Amino acid sequence: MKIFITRNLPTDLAQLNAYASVEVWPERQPPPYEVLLAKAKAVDGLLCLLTDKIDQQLIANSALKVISQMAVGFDNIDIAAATAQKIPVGHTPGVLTDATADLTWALIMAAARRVVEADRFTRAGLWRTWEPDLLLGPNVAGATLGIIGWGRIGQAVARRAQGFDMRILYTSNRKCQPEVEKCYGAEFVTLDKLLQTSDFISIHTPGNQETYHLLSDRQFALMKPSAILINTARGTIIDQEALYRALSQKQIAAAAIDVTDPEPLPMDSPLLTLDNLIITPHIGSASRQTRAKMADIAIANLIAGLKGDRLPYCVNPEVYR
Ligand SMILES: O=CC(=O)O
Repeated sequence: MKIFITRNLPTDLAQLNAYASVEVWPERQPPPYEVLLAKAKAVDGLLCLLTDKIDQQLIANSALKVISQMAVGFDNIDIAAATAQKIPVGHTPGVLTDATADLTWALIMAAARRVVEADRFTRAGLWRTWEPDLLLGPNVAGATLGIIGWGRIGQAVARRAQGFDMRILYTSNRKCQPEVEKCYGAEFVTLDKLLQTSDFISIHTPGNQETYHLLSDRQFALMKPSAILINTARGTIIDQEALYRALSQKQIAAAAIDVTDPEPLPMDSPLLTLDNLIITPHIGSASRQTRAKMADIAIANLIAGLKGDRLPYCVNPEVYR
């Protein structure tokens, strides 16, 4: 058996040697598509990242028995094509919930209290004295937090918000059980109501056709001028041109995004000129412990696939029917 791993992983790969000969792409940049295409024809198992485009062409021409992605999201993979070929696709849910919720909170606090702007101000030598109105922002405690997407990460963000005595609104494809709502003190509302009412709006839905540009001009127009928008989910969920208009015209107060479309943003993107926008380089799951656990789950999925066993975390269990 042969395996191709598309980047160096933060874990020991020795356990894999018992099952297959392992090739690891050694560079910091992802393998070019042509390399992926060629490898997919030649190996049994592929361990990939969200930067790798695993499309219909690649899957249909491959000899793969398993595709194991080291991420919870899988919008870079054509799942329908993999299912049609009976190739199980693995992902790494659960282990990155807390790390992503923590980064969401880092961004909520940083955007509200203008931490990045304040650091720039200090380094530019502009700090002359304590001033009553220097770098003011809104209170986080007691504010209303609107969560778009009520899965594991959205709920972990809500759990943290309880410590800040926030009113919690959520919107999702469906209303959850009353016990769960009660546990978080959360209230189900429509997306429009959430946008109109929230002081902080945080996105926690998967990136797919249904959520593509979920937030565009109409939705920004519904938000309060004081609203702060956070996105640690997928860049495609926000129409970035509309985001630029909303931030530059102060239609909303600020935003903090860990994900963009594309990633990275081109250096001439107008978004990079805005003082009221914080951008981090897709580091939601970037705690050392979390990344190690993600790599371990990705390897466990890969080994199960090579052995013909059911993947512990399978995106397309239909392949087993
Ligand atoms: O964005 C990160 C992931 O999907 O794991």
